[in-house]
Amino acid sequence: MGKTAKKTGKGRLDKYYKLAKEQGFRARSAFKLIQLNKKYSFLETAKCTIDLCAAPGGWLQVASKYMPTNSLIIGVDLVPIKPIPRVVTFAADITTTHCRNLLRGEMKDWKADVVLHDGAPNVGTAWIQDAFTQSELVLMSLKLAVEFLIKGGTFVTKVFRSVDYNNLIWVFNQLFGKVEATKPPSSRNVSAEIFVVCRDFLAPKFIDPKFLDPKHVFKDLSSLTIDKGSSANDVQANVFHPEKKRRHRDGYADGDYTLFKTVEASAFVNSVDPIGILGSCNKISFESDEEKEWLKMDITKPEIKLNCDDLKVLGKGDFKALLRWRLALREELGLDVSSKNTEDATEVVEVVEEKDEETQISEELERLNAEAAARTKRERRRANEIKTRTIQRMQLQMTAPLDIGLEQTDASLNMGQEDIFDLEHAERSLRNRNRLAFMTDDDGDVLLNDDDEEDANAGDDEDEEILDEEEERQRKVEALEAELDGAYDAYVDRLRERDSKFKVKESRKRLAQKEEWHGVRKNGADDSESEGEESEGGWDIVQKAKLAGEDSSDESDFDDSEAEEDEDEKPKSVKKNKRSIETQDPRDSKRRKLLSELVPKPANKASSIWFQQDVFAGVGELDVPDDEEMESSGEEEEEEEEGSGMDIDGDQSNDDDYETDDFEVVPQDGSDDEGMWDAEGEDEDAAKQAHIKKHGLLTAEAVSIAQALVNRQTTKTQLINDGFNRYSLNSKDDLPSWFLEEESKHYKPNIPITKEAIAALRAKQRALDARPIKKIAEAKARKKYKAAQKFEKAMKKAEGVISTTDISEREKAQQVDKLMKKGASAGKSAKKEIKLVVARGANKAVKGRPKGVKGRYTMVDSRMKKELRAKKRKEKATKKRKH
Ligand SMILES: C[S@@+](CC[C@H](N)C(=O)[O-])C[C@H]1O[C@@H](n2cnc3c(N)ncnc32)[C@H](O)[C@@H]1O
Repeated sequence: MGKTAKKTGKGRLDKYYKLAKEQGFRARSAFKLIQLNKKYSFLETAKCTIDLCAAPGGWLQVASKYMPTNSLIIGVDLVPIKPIPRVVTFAADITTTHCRNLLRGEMKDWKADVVLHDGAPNVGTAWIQDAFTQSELVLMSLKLAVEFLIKGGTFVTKVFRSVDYNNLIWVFNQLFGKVEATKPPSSRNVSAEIFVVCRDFLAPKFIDPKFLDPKHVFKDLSSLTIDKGSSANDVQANVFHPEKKRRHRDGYADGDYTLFKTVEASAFVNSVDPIGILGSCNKISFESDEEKEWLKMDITKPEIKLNCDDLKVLGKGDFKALLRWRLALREELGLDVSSKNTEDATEVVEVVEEKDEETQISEELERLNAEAAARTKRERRRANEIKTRTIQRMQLQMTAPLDIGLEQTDASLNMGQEDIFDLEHAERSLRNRNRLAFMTDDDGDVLLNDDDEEDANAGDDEDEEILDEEEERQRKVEALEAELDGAYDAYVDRLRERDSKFKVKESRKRLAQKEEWHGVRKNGADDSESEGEESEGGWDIVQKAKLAGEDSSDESDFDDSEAEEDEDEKPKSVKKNKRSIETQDPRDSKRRKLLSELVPKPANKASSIWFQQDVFAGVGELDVPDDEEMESSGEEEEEEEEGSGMDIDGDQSNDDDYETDDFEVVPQDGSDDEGMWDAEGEDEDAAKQAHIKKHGLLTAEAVSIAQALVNRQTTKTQLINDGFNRYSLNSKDDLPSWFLEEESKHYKPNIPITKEAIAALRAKQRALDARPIKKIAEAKARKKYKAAQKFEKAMKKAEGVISTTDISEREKAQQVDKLMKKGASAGKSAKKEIKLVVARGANKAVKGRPKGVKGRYTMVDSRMKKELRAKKRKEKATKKRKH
């Protein structure tokens, strides 16, 4: 369990996590029950509560805290629950009859006032499956609840907002007087969980098993209705009474995530929702003869066929290509009547007048001019549309102002008018950004500038334009693309809502863009000042403009964000294994590098001096530290290890699993985030210094240099001189980031490593490995402390004895002697000799002292021990109940 896990989990260590830790709750989920109980007050009056799926026991702790003292609390979970005072727990699967029998055994003929269920199964696999098994688990818990609940009792359950949600609520409503779904504040918004509090259990005499059968509840709700004729106490399912049907919902049907969907090419071509098909299917197949013919057509390029084979791997660009292909094919097939086809179909009668050559030329010129003007207008309008769309998105706070410039770039690229590597273009794009930055009115609403308004007005009369075939197709493609953009935006929005981390990522990305952008502006200014540097500066502007936008083409724009999405779409367990400092922010990677290379590169004078200081700092660390030093460093490391996000079982993967269900186990040993280096918050130098201070500079290179210094093989001056090299005076400011990145990877100072250095490091490592573990050290210290305390106590008692006047001096001396012996022996507790006796017949006769055993004895028969304990527990429980 390393820092990685801790780091990943850190974002989740919210106020409830801390509160849980402070208040000694085993899981932050304890607050969910506290908040639910605050709202509905079911615990204070409950005499018996059953908690299904209770591990590690957060809810049980809450129940034990809020329920009356002599109440019965039973907790069940697949995994054993560490003992909690006043709580009976056992390990069982709540879906089994074994569990039911165990509960029955504990409950006898009692009824529970409250049944709780916070179960979360199989977390970590596909969500849709989780949701389903979660719903099943809910139904299983309901099954137990209806068996054990008292009339008027309360059932609290966690439900996922899945397609089964309404069915479950419907079933609850048949069995309880009041059913309310609520999300306590401590339940994370990103979590799909919701808690349903079902009060006033109706306790019907007969419940149709179909109500508790997942097959019926989730698949065929229409067959489940209350028999109106039956008594109020009967809940019965009438088959095929279509009282309530499962509502059709948008989104994916159950199992869609796992099914491989193939759609026929003809269905895709003829569909009115081609984008929907692309989004929901895995493959477009060409099976029929007609479809096979399509494959032979010129418009069906090999990449189209390739794209059709696996839709799930395609990017936006590929989807667009498929949509374009579909349109072209439809036109070929005559499904879309293009202007060309109309022309073909309509008999055109042209009355041709005789014209002289000059008139013909001037008419031709006029026509060409009109066409050119119309084209320019269209282009302007299109650019305007894109801009308006972006502005709308800005107003909805869906994008940052920077994006406008980028979309402009996209638009211009689409038109094929400008080249991204063109300096003029870069400057124009900068101007666009500057201009757009001022386009807000006093209220902060985004305004169009004059040009835009003009364009917008000009657009009015464009309906009359007659588009040629190519343009018409273009428009269709654009409409589809716009739809695709819209669908994509909606998807991003959904993602954003679902994952709060996404927002953080996005804002980081924007920040990085802004920083690059400032760099661009600065360079732009420099550029205008120094003519001589123009070409280089210009290149830089273009590069930085590209970097600022990260991607200048439409497609790459999508692909990048897609990559990020893919990241988001990965199962959380995979994501969590990544360090959170591994972000898009280039500064983070820099920091990582700085940390990973304890000996920094002497890239310039300043850093070479730093390098020397580090080396000298390392000299002091050369000796293997003494025990005390070692212990403290060991403890520090241990703390760090312990602070690295653990769960109750010390199993991070388990913790992670819980996390996906908005469930987090709180470590109970007081360890915290100490020792964690927060790469995001600290500045580089501070981070470096802190790291050096903490870990020392015991890299092999550092030790070699230090040894060379100590053995006088080199001098300080020599070392400093070595620090200067051809890279020392390089100014990083003017270099493109890709270059710096490459350089940092491949240029490394080659500092010779000596055998002695390696030996010293190994020795240190061995010493570290041999150090006692923290717990042993602590136990020893505790023992010492207790002995000292006992001795002090004995001294005090001895003083008391001496000052007593009632007893003789001899008696005093005897008592003092006894006390001192006792005090001195404290901490040296002689190990009691354990004598093992195989008590014959003990297996048969459990009761009483086994034959031939004198004095104090302990039974070590584990089976018998358990049985005895269980017996005692039962006796205790019965006693309590009788009270
Ligand atoms: C979110 S945790 C419960 C946390 C608990 N309420 C608390 O506050 O500590 C979900 C638990 O459901 C348990 N669980 C899942 N499926 C189960 C099943 N079929 N039977 C019993 N327990 C189950 C898991 O072992 C897990 O401990």
